[in-house]
Amino acid sequence: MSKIIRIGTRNSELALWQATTVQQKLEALGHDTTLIPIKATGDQVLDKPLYELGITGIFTKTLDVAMLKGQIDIAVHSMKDVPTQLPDGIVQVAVLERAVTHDILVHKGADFLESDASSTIATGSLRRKAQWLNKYPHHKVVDLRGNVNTRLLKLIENDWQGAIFAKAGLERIKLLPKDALSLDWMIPAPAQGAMLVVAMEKDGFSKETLQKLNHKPSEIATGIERNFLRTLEGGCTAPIGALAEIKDQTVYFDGVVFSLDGSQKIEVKKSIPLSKAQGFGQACAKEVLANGGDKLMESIRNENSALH
Ligand SMILES: NCc1[nH]cc(CCC(=O)O)c1CC(=O)O
Repeated sequence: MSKIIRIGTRNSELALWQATTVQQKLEALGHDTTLIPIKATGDQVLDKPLYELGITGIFTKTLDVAMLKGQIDIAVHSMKDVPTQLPDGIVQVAVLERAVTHDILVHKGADFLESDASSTIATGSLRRKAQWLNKYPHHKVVDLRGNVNTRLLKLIENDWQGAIFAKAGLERIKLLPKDALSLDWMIPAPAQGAMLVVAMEKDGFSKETLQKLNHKPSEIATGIERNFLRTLEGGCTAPIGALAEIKDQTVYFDGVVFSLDGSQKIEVKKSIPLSKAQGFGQACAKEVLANGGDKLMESIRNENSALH
């Protein structure tokens, strides 16, 4: 008798779509599986901005606990929500082929972008807020929390001009409006658009099985972005963006740290042959730190802790 692989997931529509995708791929390989949806802390507290909750891994912790207790074999995550440091005993076993990486603006008419009048954009992400204010300093950015469906509803209910989302998330649950504006100038979150599967380090069966779903170029690109993030010690609450793209055996990297108000920006943009990409994310982060990023990170940490 073959083993049934228990797949842990959050129970938002997006998380369920992602877990079902992994489930279908495993079933196609001949494995028996079952989905185990679990409500995560990040989904329960909706009245506070994410960065005020002060918990890293707020979307992943509940699944980590279930796995450590032996209730699930693997967990499927949006990779950008996963802290760069996994809990002891839990390891990365597959990065699925990455979808589109960029953010989009869902809006009620994009004319306001040409106007000097003050407009209001909603996002719960410090990274999106800082980059928006950097480009549109006369706008106001308000906090927006909840899963993707909730956030779309709140946009409809409020008199904001728009809200920012990962294009991949809206596409997956088929809620991407036709006129959504691609924000290709905005640097995405490290690992945005990628799905990560984790398992217990001691679980040889799951590790071997999931290895077959791993997409090497996506693993390398997201690995570089996450090493950049880890080296900057951003956790999930600093305005840090990173994107690594692999083309013709070359890695093209763009990484950035902003001040919380978006007025300051330290960016590193460079490429390296794929064969030499080991340690590249870390090296790029060190360049940012040396160019004033260390002071900027320090002031972000101070401002953040003043909020708690
Ligand atoms: N923080 C929530 C979250 N985590 C992953 C996605 C979208 C899918 C992805 O980027 O992989 C989203 C929604 C969003 O940012 O709009």
